[in-house]
Amino acid sequence: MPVPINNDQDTQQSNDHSTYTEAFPELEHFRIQNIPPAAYYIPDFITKEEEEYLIRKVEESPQPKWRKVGTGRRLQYWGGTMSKKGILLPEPLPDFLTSFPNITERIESFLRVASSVKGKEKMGINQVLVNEYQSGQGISPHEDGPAFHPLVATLSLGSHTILDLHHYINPTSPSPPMVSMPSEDDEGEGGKTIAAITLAHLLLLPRSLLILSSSLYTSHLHSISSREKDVIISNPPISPPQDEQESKIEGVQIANTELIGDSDIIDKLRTEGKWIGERGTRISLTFRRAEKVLKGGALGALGGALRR
Ligand SMILES: O=C(O)CCC(=O)C(=O)O
Ligand SMILES: [Fe+2]
Repeated sequence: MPVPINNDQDTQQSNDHSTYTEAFPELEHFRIQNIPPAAYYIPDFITKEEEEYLIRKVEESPQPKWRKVGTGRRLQYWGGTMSKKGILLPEPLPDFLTSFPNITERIESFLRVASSVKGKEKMGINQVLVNEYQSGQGISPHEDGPAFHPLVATLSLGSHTILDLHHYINPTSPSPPMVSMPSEDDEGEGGKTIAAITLAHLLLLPRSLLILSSSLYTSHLHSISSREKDVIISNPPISPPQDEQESKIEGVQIANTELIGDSDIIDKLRTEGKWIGERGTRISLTFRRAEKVLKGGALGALGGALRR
């Protein structure tokens, strides 16, 4: 690819979702089936050159831009940080996200369709969260929370990973085993009791875009296990040769196999029944819109503080 951008059909759009998906069959094509609504996985959303450029820009960022969380993962916030009350203290997004390679606009085109935003209106991405994971690092189960519009897009760079989706315990069904996640960092993640049952695993390859929306955003959790390698098994599993029967294959089945678009992985799953991927350093960029933005930007906050 990269995936074509829709621009000339905007005027025809109504607020009816079916009209949108007809006008943009490519989006419906990328929807991950058999999980709650809605997740879209778009392979090769950017080119290798764009990926290398973005990795370089992120890695070149000045030291003060980085924050380290408890488990060693590093973060950057572009577009401003959130106040304790969930209000964005805005700053302009940097050129490498808006001008070249103009990733934000490309993502806006997709999100506009996914969210059924009317006409030429944009979702209005105003914050980009960067996560850098070394091999063996992950992120504990969490929600991204109500301060953001329930539609986020995550671009993966550098290495694959597996994102796990979880659901909360349904109070009307028998209680499954529970785990309590320790609080990990200042992102507000962790500290919640979740069902120990994972809903789905998604393989995220470098250069892919994952969109999470609706109930997957508002009432589910997501996490990445701290692992150095991932084992994926085919669905349905291929029975291992007789001499391997004893050693049970450990691994996960993924919900987005049909959309992976990587022939090596698909071949391995078909012929050997599993694919093993060593994780390298992965950078993810999560594009989102904080609903409440402080007027006048961060300088406004300073002015407010001075006036008090
Ligand atoms: O790295 C990812 O794909 C997910 C990051 C994430 O969930 C977060 O920072 O809230
Ligand atoms: Fe998250």
